[in-house]
Amino acid sequence: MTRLPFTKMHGLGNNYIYVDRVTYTEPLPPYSELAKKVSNQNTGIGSDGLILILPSEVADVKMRIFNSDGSEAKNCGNGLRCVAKYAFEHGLVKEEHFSIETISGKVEAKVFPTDGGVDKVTIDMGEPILERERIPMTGGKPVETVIQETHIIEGQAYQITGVSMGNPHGIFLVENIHNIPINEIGPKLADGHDLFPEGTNVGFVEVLSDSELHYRVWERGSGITQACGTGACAAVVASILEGRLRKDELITVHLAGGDLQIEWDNASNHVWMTGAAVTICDGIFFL
Ligand SMILES: N[C@@H](CCC[C@H](N)C(=O)O)C(=O)O
Repeated sequence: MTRLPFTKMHGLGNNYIYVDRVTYTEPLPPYSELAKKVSNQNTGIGSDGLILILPSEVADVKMRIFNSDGSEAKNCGNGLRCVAKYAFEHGLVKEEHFSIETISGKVEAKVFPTDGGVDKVTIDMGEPILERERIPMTGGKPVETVIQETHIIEGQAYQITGVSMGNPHGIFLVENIHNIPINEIGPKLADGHDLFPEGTNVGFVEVLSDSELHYRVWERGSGITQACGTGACAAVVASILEGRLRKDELITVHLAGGDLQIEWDNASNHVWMTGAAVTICDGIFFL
């Protein structure tokens, strides 16, 4: 029997099982299979998925993320903050400012240590990807942006804005976020809809003021989660593209699990995300 050391962490309730592959190098089953096993609420540990912290040749550490259904995603905002906390607290990096490789590219992390460890992390999430073919979305011209495009879903017309933060997001700006049948629309678009050939995370946004919005999400590969970091970034970008918010403003995004601070910087065109990262427990999983 393999004894797999793990750490369970969350960013605003978006929880993953973290495995430190810099330190623990024993062979493991395929990560996709392992993700399904550890995520299972009844026979596993229970989580939104699995995150591996690996050595990198181009950055200080590397993150790979698998959703609870075993599918691999190219990026994860809440995961990046937790990886940054873990890497700093476990001595995988020595500086407070360091880089993390993801499948979608390299990002910069800054941790804010206190006596009790790292509670808050800022990630430079890079530039949002807005061209239709790179999100990826079908229909229309490959290089155009997809802003407030009307689509009929479940017999009802919705306006959708497409944004990739390394992973795809279909964002809907709505008047009242509490009236949205997220359980019905989410799964229809997330996997197997023609509009998103690789599936998508489905986000609903209610803009509350010039500096605040409310965001709910159905995540591809995991369903409803308490928070989605890349999704919160995409929600701010979509709200700016739709003329409801402005660049260079610090926006508070309210999610079911808490708040994130997001800013789309005009000069660099990068999106910055700041928020909490929390360790729940360490343990051994019997494989
Ligand atoms: N919860 C994440 C995103 C995880 C991956 C996503 N479900 C996908 O398939 O793209 C976040 O905090 O960004």
